[in-house]
Amino acid sequence: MNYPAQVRLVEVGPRDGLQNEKQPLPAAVKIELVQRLQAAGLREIEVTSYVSPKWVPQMADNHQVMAGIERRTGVRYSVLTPNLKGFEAALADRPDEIVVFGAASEAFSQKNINCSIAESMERFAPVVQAALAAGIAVRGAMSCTVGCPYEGEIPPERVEMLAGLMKAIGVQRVDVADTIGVGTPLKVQRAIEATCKHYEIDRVSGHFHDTYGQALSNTLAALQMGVWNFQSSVAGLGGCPYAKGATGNVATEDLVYLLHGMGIATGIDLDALVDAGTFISDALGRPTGSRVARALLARRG
Ligand SMILES: CC(C)(COP(=O)([O-])OP(=O)([O-])OC[C@H]1O[C@@H](n2cnc3c(N)ncnc32)[C@H](O)[C@@H]1OP(=O)([O-])[O-])[C@@H](O)C(=O)NCCC(=O)NCCSC(=O)C[C@@](C)(O)CC(=O)[O-]
Repeated sequence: MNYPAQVRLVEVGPRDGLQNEKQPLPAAVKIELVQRLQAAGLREIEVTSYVSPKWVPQMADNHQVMAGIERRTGVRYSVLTPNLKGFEAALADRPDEIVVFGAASEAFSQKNINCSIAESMERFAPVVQAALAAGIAVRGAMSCTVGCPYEGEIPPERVEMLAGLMKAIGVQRVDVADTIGVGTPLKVQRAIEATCKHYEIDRVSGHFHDTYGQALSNTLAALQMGVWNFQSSVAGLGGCPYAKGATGNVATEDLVYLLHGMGIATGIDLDALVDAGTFISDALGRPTGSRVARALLARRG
C-alpha cells in the first residue's frame, strides 16, 4: 500500500473546536491558542467565523481574534463566511482563505444556516466570486457527507451532487465532513469517491469527528485513497451547535501520532502540540480529549 510522504493538516480547534463552548472564553485565550498552534508547526489554522452572533455567540469576537494574532509567513489563516455580510466583515481582517459551508442534507442545511441547499449556493456564489477577485482562496466545507442528525444515513449521490454544486460556483477545494462522526471506513471512502467525480484527490480533505471513535480508521481509509489533506482539532475540542451529541474532531495530537508512526511527515512538533492542547484544556477547565496527549503527559510525569 502506498501512502503519501507528507500530509497537510488544517487545525480547526479555534473555530470548530470552540464554537460550541457554553462558557465565554476571552479573545486573549483564543489568540494565545493560535500562537501556540503555529509555534507547534501548524501551517493552516481555521481561526474563527463571521456568522450571526445570535446563532453562535462564541465566535462574536472574530475581529478581535483576527486582529490579535501575530501573522507568520507561510501560515494560512482561514475563516468561515456563510454569506456576503460575513465575507465583507471578514475582508477587513485579511484572511488567506474563506470557507463557505454547505450540507449534503437538506434538514441540516436548514438547521445550520437557515436555508435550503439550493439557496445556500445562491448565497455562496457571490461570496466565492468576491473572494477570488480579492485574491483570497476558497474552500467549501461539505457537512453530513455520511450521516445527518435529522435525516440519518446520507447516500453518496447526495455528496456527488453537493460537490458538483460547489465546483460549479468556483470553490477551489472541499472538505468531506463526517459532522456527527457516524462514518466507518467504507462509507467514508464512498463519500470521497463521490466527491472525486468533481474534484481531484489533491483538492479533497477529510474532516472527521470522533463521536463513535472511528475518526482514525476513517483517516487511514482516506489515506489509502490518496487523500493527504486532513482537518483536526487540538485536544479533540468541539462539536457543532446544530448537531446535538456530536463530539469534537479527531484530536490533532492523535492524528499526528498516527501519521508520524507511519513515517508520514506533518512538520508538527508533537510535544509543542501537546502543550497547546494542555493550555486550552486548562483554560476550559477539563481534561484533554486526546488519548495521545494523555499518554504523553503521563509519561512526562
Ligand atoms: C448563516 C446565518 C447568518 C443566516 O441566518 P438568517 O437568519 O437566515 O440570516 P438573515 O440574512 O435573515 O439575517 C438575520 C440576522 O442575522 C444577521 N446576519 C446575517 N448574516 C450575518 C453574518 N454573516 N454575520 C453576522 N450577522 C449576520 C443579520 O444582520 C440579521 O440581524 P438582525 O437584523 O436580526 O439583528 C445564520 O444561520 C448563522 O449564523 N448560522 C450559524 C452557522 C454556523 O456557524 N454553524 C456552525 C459552523 S458549520 C460547522 O460547524 C460544520 C463544519 C464546517 O465544521 C463541517 C462539519 O463538521 O460538518
